[in-house]
Amino acid sequence: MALPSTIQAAQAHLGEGLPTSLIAAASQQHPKPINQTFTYGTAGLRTRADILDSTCFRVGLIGALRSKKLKGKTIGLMVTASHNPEQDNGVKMVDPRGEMLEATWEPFCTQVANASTDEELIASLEKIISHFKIDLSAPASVIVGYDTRPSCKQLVQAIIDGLSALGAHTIDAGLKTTPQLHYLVKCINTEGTPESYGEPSEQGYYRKLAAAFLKLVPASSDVPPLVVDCANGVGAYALTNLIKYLPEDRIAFRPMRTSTTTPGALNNNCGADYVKTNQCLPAGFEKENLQPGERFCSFDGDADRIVYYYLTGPASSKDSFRLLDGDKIASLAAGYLSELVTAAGIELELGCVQTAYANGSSTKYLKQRAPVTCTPTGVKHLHHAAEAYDIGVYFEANGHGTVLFSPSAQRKIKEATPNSPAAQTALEQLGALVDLINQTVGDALSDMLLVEVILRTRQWGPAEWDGAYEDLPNKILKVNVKDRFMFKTEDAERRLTSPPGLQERIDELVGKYKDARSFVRPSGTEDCVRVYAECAIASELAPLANGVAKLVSDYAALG
Ligand SMILES: CC(=O)N[C@H]1[C@@H](OP(=O)(O)O)O[C@H](CO)[C@@H](O)[C@@H]1O
Ligand SMILES: [Mg+2]
Repeated sequence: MALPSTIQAAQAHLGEGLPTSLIAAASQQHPKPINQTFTYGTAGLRTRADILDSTCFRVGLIGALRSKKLKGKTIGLMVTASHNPEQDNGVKMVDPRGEMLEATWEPFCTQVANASTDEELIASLEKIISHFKIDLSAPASVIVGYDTRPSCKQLVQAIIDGLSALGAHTIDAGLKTTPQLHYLVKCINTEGTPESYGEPSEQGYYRKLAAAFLKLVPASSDVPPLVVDCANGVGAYALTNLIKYLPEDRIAFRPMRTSTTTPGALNNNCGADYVKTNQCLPAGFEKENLQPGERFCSFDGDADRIVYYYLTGPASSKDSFRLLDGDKIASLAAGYLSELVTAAGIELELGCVQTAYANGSSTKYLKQRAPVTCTPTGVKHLHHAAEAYDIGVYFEANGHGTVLFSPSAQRKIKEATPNSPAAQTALEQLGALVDLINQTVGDALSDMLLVEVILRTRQWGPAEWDGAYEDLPNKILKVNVKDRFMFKTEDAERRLTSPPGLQERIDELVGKYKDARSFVRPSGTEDCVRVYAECAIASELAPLANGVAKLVSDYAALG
């Protein structure tokens, strides 16, 4: 396997119990900061990097146990804080099929991270072992990847110390995007089986994506380069490598914001989150030679999200900016895939999965074409719901998403007998798309190539794509409250059940505006409550959003 380095090839087979003195001795090197509490949430464990050392060491211990529980299947640990500022960091666990950690483990991770003494730490590990009936003599294998943050090196060392204390076989994947690590985990666990997901190496990842893309897109000289804002993060490194596998006459790129070693540059006034939140170009872009109609996209800090955008006029005018977010990508992908399935002459149910943050216009557009499911925020919910369809298209509005082809859909695509040359072409294209799309998790690079394939096939520019539907004006506000957990929701977070009475007040306010919708939920990643609002008339948006935010503050003060 061509992975960078294997830190400890020898498997230490543990006997009956935990090596408690070894763990305690290693733990002394990674003391937990006092008065800090950690939570394993939607994005794993994420906070300021300077207080994360003990947490990373402990996640190493848990990673080893998770792998032992799964009889030595390789699990992944990714060190990143995605779109957060550079001084933050975090760690996420990846399960053997390349998916997020099984949710039942999350509270145990939180407990281990918060144990305040070595005795408590050992006790919390023992709890995991007995709860999940883990055989400690089973082998353990863990692959660790990290993004470009300066704090990663030290935090990865802490993880490795945790893994070593439990004798886990440790693979250092090096600098990786989050989706590359998910890809590697799935490849390692399926290597040599009929379900093999690909070559378990970074080069294998580029080769798989590039080979699929080249099958789908003919040579063309008149498509302008795609301008890519890499958020000054690991996406810059990955894009530079991917480009080596894609001849310029098939697709050309203009990578921007690629300063991965400039202090403070990561995600600073650029990247997918900045562009989506502010609905404007990355800072400084307007000084570049940008043309109306040119295609732009932005990755986030760990390259698992992407948004597109374009200009309808001069870059200096804010009114020229048009966003093509996750909802627009979902609509583009769902439309194209449905047509291919019809052309291929096979029966497959395509469905879409969104969250409450999806623009109402996108939901209306999709519902006219396919079944649509709404789930709570967080990719694990969307991913799970998408598995219910033969082809499940899932995207969060912020650009995190992918397309899943069920095992039976993949079989049908492979084994169908085409009844016409057009059906044969459609089947071949579907087969290539199965390879082009990273089905383990949302992937900025893979999603970017998918969008490019569709635009090229349809001979569309961004304006034609944008023409599918018109977004309703919308806004997300953050409200800081004393206790965000007093806000409880139901119906996929679309309605509040607590504090009592607040939902009725919101309904009353929403009723005053045309085609309006608003909902309130506590953030899973930040200490705030989020207010979403949309309505048909742009000038009514601020009064609606601010009105709901005011209600939230008032009720929070009462509680
Ligand atoms: C409105 C919004 O964009 N929320 C984001 C954000 O979650 P919150 O629970 O809203 O903080 O971070 C999540 C993890 O990255 C992402 O899945 C989600 O879409
Ligand atoms: Mg991310």
